[in-house]
This record gives sequence, C-alpha cells and structure tokens, in this order.
Amino acid sequence: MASSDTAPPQRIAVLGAPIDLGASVRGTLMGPAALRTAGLITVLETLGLDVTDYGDVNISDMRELGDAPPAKAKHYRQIQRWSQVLARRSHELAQTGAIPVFLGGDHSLSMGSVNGIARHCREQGRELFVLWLDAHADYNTPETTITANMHGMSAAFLCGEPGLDGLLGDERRASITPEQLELFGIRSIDKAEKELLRLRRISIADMRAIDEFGVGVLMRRVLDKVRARDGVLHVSFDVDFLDPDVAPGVGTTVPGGATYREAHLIMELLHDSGLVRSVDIVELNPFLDERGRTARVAVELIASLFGQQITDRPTPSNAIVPDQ
Ligand SMILES: NC(=[NH2+])NCCC[C@H](N)C(=O)O
Ligand SMILES: [Mn+2]
Ligand SMILES: [Mn+2]
Repeated sequence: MASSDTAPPQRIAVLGAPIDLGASVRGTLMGPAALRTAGLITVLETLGLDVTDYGDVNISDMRELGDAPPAKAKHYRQIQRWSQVLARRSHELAQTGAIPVFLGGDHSLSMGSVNGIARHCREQGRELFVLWLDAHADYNTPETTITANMHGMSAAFLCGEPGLDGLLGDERRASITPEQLELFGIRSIDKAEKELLRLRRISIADMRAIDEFGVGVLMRRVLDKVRARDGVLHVSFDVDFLDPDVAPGVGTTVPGGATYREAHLIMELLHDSGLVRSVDIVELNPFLDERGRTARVAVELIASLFGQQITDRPTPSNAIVPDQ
C-alpha cells in the first residue's frame, strides 16, 4: 500500500454518505463534513497518497422499488435508496483501482458499500473478507431486532440473512458468506442476535478475547486466514469500537472499548498486511462530539491504516512478536 520511489502513489477515492436514518440518534449525517474538517484529505495526501474526494452521495434521483417494506426496519425506503446508490458507486470506484474510503453516516451504509466491493471482488476472482471493528455485532434481522434500527442489521444483511431480501432490487444480495465476516471489539449483542451468530459460527474477537490475548495475536489470526485464502480485506470501522473515553462522539456508546493504542496497533498491522482494499468509517456523530475530538481520533487512526508510522522506519513486527 505504501508508495515507494518507483511505484505510482496508491490512489484513494473518498466518498461521503451523510445518512443517519439507520440509527435512533440523529446526527451522523454530519460525519463526512466533520472528518473532512478534521483534515482527513490533507492527512492522506501528506502520506503521499493520490486522493480524490468525490464529495457526498446524492440519492435524490433514485427510483423507488416495488418491494414490500419489512415490518421491523425503520426508514426502509430511505435506506434502500442509499444502499442502491452506494452499491453502484462502490463498485465503480473499486473498478478504477483506487481504494474507496466511505465516510458515514451510520452503519447501514455498509449494506451498499460492501455489496459493491463484493461484486468487484467476485469479478476479479478474489475472495473478500470483512473486518467489522465495532462494539456491536450488527447481526440483527427484521425478525430478531429489538430496535428496528437498520444500522444494527448491516452485517447480517451482507451475509445473506433473511428479511431484507428486496433491499437492492435485482442485485445479488449475499455479499459474503458468514465465514468471511470477522467481528472484532464486540461487547454488546442482543439475545436473539447472539443465537444467530452462534448458529452461523461467526468468528468473534470480543473484548474478553482482546483482554486475554491482545489485539496483536487476534489480528494476526485474521490476517493469516485472509492470506491463506489469497483474499483481500474490507475494513468496516464503527467509531463506537473505541472506548467512549477516547471517542465520545457516537450515538450508541458502550463502555469497555478498545484503547487508543490498541486501535492504532490494529490499523498499523492492517497497513503492514497490504490486504486492505476498501474502508468504511461510520457512526461518528459530530452533534455528540466534544470539540471535534472524536473526528480527530478517527482521522489519526485512518492515517495509521494508510501508513503513518511513529518512527518512519519499518517495524519488523514478526521479529518482535513471537510466533503463537
Ligand atoms: N452500528 C451500530 N452502532 N449498531 C448498534 C446496534 C444496536 C442494537 N444491537 C440494535 O440492533 O439496535
Ligand atoms: Mn456498527
Ligand atoms: Mn456499533
């Protein structure tokens, strides 16, 4: 991913998705603006990347599909429009060879972004894995949900769980299989959601596992799996993955989250792996933030994901982390 003297700089395609109807707390629609204000574009350019900011997605010209909205999925029609346009734009951006970075917006946007990336990967014959950095599993369906908020359903939707079948019209719905989903940082799961996760044998690095083994070991397990299958990675980064002390600007805070250093290490390991092909940054709610603190932390973490290093010398992580 890093640029060298000979290789052309890595291209990054930034696209904002100012959506907040998937969550119960309004305000994530200001996320793309806050991330830009916190310097996202400049930070990436300073790292030597070739960044194109495509602005924010517009859904006004989307036609309405004729499917029946499920009973328990709030703002289904609106989110359907976002998902459709995002699936299309995401596929187009991936085709240009750039790394798409989607700025949310609540986590329902991943239903579209990941669908488009998955389509591109299928066409390329590469297996796509999705790393879901989140306090929540987002593995509810209209059947299991308690809140009817669609940001709590996106991971389940992507794995082809029933209930939102008409969301993308004719577009193939299951973007990945349950074994291509890696939940990481999880500390809040609803009862019926937990049962579904167990049934599907979804891989979960919860906070208990992180406390016990550390993010280095657990991340290496994820990365080794992707490498062994010659796959690539999409990183879906829900800002509430971070501890609320570090990142207060989110609508669904859960105590006991990842620390500042844990999060940076994850991003650094992801960068070193060279496997990341696309990224979502979701759930940042500037309306709830403290003087832009959370937006700035999110930007710093994205910088680590794209190669910012403390010493500007390669860290030989394999030399200092003993084999399991
Ligand atoms: N992307 C998020 N912050 N999701 C929170 C989901 C919370 C809860 N599990 C629900 O279904 O409503
Ligand atoms: Mn989420
Ligand atoms: Mn979350």
